[in-house]
Amino acid sequence: MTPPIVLTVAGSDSGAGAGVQADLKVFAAMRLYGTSVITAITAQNTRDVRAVFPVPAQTVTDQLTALADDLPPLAVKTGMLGSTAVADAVSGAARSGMLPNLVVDPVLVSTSGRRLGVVNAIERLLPYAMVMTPNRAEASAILGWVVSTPDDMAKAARQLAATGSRYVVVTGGDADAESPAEGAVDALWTGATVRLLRGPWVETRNTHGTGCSFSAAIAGRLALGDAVPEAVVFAKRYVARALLGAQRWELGGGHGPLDHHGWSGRDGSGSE
Ligand SMILES: Nc1ncnc2c1ncn2[C@@H]1O[C@H](COP(=O)(O)OP(=O)(O)OP(=O)(O)O)[C@@H](O)[C@H]1O
Ligand SMILES: Cc1ncc(COP(=O)(O)O)c(N)n1
Repeated sequence: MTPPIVLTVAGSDSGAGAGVQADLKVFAAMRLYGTSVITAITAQNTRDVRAVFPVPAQTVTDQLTALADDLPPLAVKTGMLGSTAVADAVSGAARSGMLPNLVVDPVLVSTSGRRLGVVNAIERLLPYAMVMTPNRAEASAILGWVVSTPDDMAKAARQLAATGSRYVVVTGGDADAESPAEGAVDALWTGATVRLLRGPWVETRNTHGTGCSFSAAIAGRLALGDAVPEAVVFAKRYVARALLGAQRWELGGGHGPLDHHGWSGRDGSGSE
């Protein structure tokens, strides 16, 4: 069967734990046909981001139109946008209908602490988002107050709907967190109500790319026809399993990548 097309619009991570490389691994693991528009090139490994080379906005537009003309996606995720000029190019494509089922991961700072984006660039894209997936720090930066507890996350998810995104998931992962008693909690605004999604907490330093993989898996499931709440539940399960698989991996000296191997079924069960 011809696989559905799903597109990532994101930055390149030379260490391949996050960014476009992580997204394409997720799509391949889900047996989808992944395409990519590169917004920036980073020189990075598990320890740090050493340099960021922005891609010119026109080159981003050229990549988007090349795909729209020949390989149109059923769903799209955005990650690192880098500059407001690139964000404008991407929101222009969204406005003209080239980015259906849009998942916006508002990447602002890497796990290793480097700034990768700015709030006012991301805000240009949110009116076109089907779902946005900020972590607590990103939600705090967009809203201007500190989002910390599950109650805060629920309140933030509701407030972030004012940006124009139809659904909102505020994620509760944090590379430096102690194993939280309540597990891994995410808050999902469905347009009518907030649902707290709880999963088991995986104790590991290998958390590089959790947010990228989460938003890519949501886009992947939207391309397969899921509604957003089902896609989000699947993505949470995908990341938990990918964290567990790589729990004891020793790749690099910093926050290592996730395990995308061993997914033989689209349902994430590992079987057909
Ligand atoms: N240690 C963990 N154990 C279980 N689930 C986790 C863990 N860390 C993150 N998650 C889950 O991973 C998903 C992505 O959330 P997270 O908050 O890590 O994104 P993020 O901070 O944007 O990631 P990144 O730092 O890679 O950009 C969420 O469903 C979250 O609950
Ligand atoms: C190109 C690129 N995109 C996104 C991230 C965020 O991922 P993380 O927070 O896991 O570092 C990153 N480090 N690099």
